[in-house]
Amino acid sequence: MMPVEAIVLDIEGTTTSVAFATEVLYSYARERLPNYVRQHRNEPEVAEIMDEAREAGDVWNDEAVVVRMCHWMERDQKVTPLKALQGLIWEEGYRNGELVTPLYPDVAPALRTWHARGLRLYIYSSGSVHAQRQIYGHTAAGDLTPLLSGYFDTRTGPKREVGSYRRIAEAIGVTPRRILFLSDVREELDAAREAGWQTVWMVREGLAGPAAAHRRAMRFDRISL
Ligand SMILES: CSCCC(=O)C(=O)COP(=O)(O)O
Ligand SMILES: [Mg+2]
Repeated sequence: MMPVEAIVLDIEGTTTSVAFATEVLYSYARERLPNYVRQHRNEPEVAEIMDEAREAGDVWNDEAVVVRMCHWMERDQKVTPLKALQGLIWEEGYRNGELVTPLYPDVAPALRTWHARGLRLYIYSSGSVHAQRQIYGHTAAGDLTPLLSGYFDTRTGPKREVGSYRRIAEAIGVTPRRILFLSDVREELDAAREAGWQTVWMVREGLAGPAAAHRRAMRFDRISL
């Protein structure tokens, strides 16, 4: 195994539980989305998201866009404009203290250790970069954004496509075999592996299918670098 220079982390199922995503973050956004759009519709950022969602959803007015977004949320479809809007809605919750990210207990200590060892740490999530900054800026272990060197979302490409991992490697300027990707989703790991990255399959609940080509770990402090 080549020594690792950079670690790229998924969020949901890797650094935070799936339950936090579905029961807290997604519910928070679902309850507020129609009102949020009504109140912020004229702001350029929201107007751009609405245009993008209209195109992605193949619908023609705001009401239909909101319905389509709720439909995507129910199915947890990682549609880029929806993820962008969720990030804006969560920002309000993080700012007013309603939301705090409960990371798995091994995550913050491991990020601090890896950072102190000189490893560069990045996030690659379907959640928007804006959402990622909120999520790591307001954790129960404090603001962890100073430990992070950069963020990538689906604007770089879908997480199950090899091209996305090639683009990230190029953007961070690290040789693929010196990058380690941590995720709970096998198809994402397969794509990263195809791009030449090292991979560890995070099996937080201890459940996983066949081992395939990926090392597995239940906690970050069990990962050898
Ligand atoms: C903790 S959920 C917030 C991030 C998000 O919106 C999302 O869809 C998570 O996807 P990931 O790629 O991090 O599994
Ligand atoms: Mg995940």
